[in-house]
Amino acid sequence: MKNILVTGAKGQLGNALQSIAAQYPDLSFLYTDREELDITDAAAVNDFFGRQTIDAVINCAAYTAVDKAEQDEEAAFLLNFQAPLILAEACAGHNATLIHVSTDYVFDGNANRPYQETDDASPHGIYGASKLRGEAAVLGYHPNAVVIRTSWLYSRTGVNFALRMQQLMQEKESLNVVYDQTGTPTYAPDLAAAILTILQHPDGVTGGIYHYSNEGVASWYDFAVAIKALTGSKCEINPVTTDQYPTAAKRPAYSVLNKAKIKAAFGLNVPYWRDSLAVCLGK
Ligand SMILES: NC(=O)C1=CN([C@@H]2O[C@H](COP(=O)(O)OP(=O)(O)OC[C@H]3O[C@@H](n4cnc5c(N)ncnc54)[C@H](OP(=O)(O)O)[C@@H]3O)[C@@H](O)[C@H]2O)C=CC1
Ligand SMILES: Cc1cn([C@H]2C[C@H](O)[C@@H](COP(=O)(O)OP(=O)(O)O[C@H]3O[C@@H](C)C(=O)[C@@H](O)[C@H]3O)O2)c(=O)[nH]c1=O
Repeated sequence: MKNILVTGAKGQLGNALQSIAAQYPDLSFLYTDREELDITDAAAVNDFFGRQTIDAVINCAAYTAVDKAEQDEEAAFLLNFQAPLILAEACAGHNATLIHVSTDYVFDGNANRPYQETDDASPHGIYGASKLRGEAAVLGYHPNAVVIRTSWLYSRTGVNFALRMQQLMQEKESLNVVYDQTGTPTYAPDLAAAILTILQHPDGVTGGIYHYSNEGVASWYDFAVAIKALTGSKCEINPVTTDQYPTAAKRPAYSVLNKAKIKAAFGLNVPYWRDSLAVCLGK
């Protein structure tokens, strides 16, 4: 039986892990969020590792408010850089596997083909910059850690674009949504299942960066239109450019991730984004 510590367990990915955990009877989970284990507190983390046997950590805790981060740099770096460093050091010291989650927003979005793990990262905003620094800290302190970059996470819980769209579609007659930012929506339970498959892989895990999203490509406008179709909403969705929908943080215009490495390493089957959206919406 492997003991897995999940940090940030009340967030979107943490909830997704909890929702599928029963399908993995060989894994035993310790779910913690800020109240039980504040991962920015090195003493608390070390104390936790001293009291429990931890075989692996899935770090789901993060500062994820992309626009707010522009005004809140210190808090973003504390949670997205310093805290993962603390976890990496503790995991390395206790011989525990670390799965750390990062983002497509580490890229500037100037590519015209899906991003590979070896491509240069050059984030536009504070959120992406803090996550990129966190990746380097994790791999610097724990070279066997697995850093999974994912994109456009959504689920039935938490704060995400899909839930926001459903709410706005009920409140408004029309919505403007950008069509010139392209990426791939990722259903959080699909990512959660991929993480647990990796942890159970018979050959063990080889450290490094891996890309995981659902299959396919969409703009935020495409994503919104798909949600509208599946929910039967009558709200009008207008395609607009990024200039017409200004935000505090600049997002990558293109952030599709190439998943060849993670699929080959762990034999993953990755669902197509429209299929997972239908599952999420119960269709
Ligand atoms: N959401 C997305 O679209 C994407 C997310 N990612 C990455 O995926 C990972 C999971 O994201 P997601 O599940 O959406 O994140 P959420 O923001 O939903 O969850 C993060 C959780 O961490 C908790 N937390 C905050 N501070 C601490 C702390 N000091 N110690 C312990 N826990 C803390 C939060 O609590 P509280 O709510 O109280 O702050 C929250 O429960 C993150 O690394 C994120 O960067 C990557 C791509 C897309
Ligand atoms: C709500 C809304 C957003 N948008 C635009 C704004 C932005 O360019 C894009 C996405 O909007 P959001 O702010 O909801 O999503 P955002 O917070 O940018 O989502 C990101 O979160 C972080 C945590 C990640 O790691 C990324 O992978 C990505 O999922 O859609 C519209 O065009 N119309 C709208 O009504």
